[in-house]
Amino acid sequence: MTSDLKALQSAADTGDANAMAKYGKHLISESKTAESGQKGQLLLQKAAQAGNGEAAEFIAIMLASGMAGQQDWNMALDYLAHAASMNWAPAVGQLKLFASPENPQAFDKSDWREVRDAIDIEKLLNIPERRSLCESPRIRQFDEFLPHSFCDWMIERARPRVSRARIYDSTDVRGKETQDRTNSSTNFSLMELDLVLILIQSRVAKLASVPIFAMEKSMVLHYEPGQEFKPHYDYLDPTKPAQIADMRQFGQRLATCLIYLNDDFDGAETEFPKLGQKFRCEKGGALVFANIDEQGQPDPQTLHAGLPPTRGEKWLFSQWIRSGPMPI
Ligand SMILES: O=C(O)CCC(=O)C(=O)O
Ligand SMILES: [Fe+2]
Repeated sequence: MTSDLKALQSAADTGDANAMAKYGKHLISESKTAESGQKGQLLLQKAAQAGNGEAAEFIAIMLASGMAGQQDWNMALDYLAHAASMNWAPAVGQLKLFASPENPQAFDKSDWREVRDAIDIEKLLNIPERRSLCESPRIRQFDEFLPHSFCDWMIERARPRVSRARIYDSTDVRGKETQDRTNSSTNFSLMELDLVLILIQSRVAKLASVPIFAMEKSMVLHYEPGQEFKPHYDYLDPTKPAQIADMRQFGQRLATCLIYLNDDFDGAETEFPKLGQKFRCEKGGALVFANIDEQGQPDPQTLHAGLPPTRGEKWLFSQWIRSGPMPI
């Protein structure tokens, strides 16, 4: 244990609410045993009771994601309102977004209970009708999949974090910078999740008819003019030993969901060179494609690329979907 962590642990032992929240989150995200996970949850409960907003928000995240049992959005939103009532800024922002996705800035209720009660979670979890763009491979489009305010929220969360994207081949955990992928990207670890991200993942899980645990770490991609993601496959290659091991543990990458977070750019379509087709969505629209064929085999026709913008920058939410449970 590092000295910083020891100091955090002893401060938590003395009942310091901030230290209990931070150490509780640490125990949950690092926990290798059920005991340390439970200890983490207990610390978070105590910290939330003592008025710590960060702890209450993290409990909300655990409840909404189902990380610590059944997914329970209603209880999660109660905890989020509790976090907001303690002036925890991220919770305030999220609560307004959920209560008034069309216009969160203009939403001026300040009683958090009232704001929470204005949230229609069933509506937020509902997904729009799909349109079929191609049958083999299966490519679908969902217009207005996300409200614009959710897109803006994700761009602002990703903006300070994006860095040059890397290519991973499962033998190399750090990945490599290559000319095949010149755009930037970021992903969100368990400690960095929020309810907006979990809502997006829940909606993607719903459209693919899989549990939320089939979601890999969500990514946000950023392309400046000229930057691109050259033709590639998202499926894991069952002839590569390292990828076989990955597949045995977490399952195949069944499908990919790309949500266009903005649309004020030219070019930058998602291209399928073997089909001779390219697609892009309006802001908030989702493009979803299966990486495997009807027999469950990797489908070489799914070769695809992120073309470079010729004007403006492109922001994209990219969600790879597995067939087996993924730790989130
Ligand atoms: O930017 C795009 O349109 C493609 C992104 C992509 O292929 C991916 O995230 O796997
Ligand atoms: Fe891809």
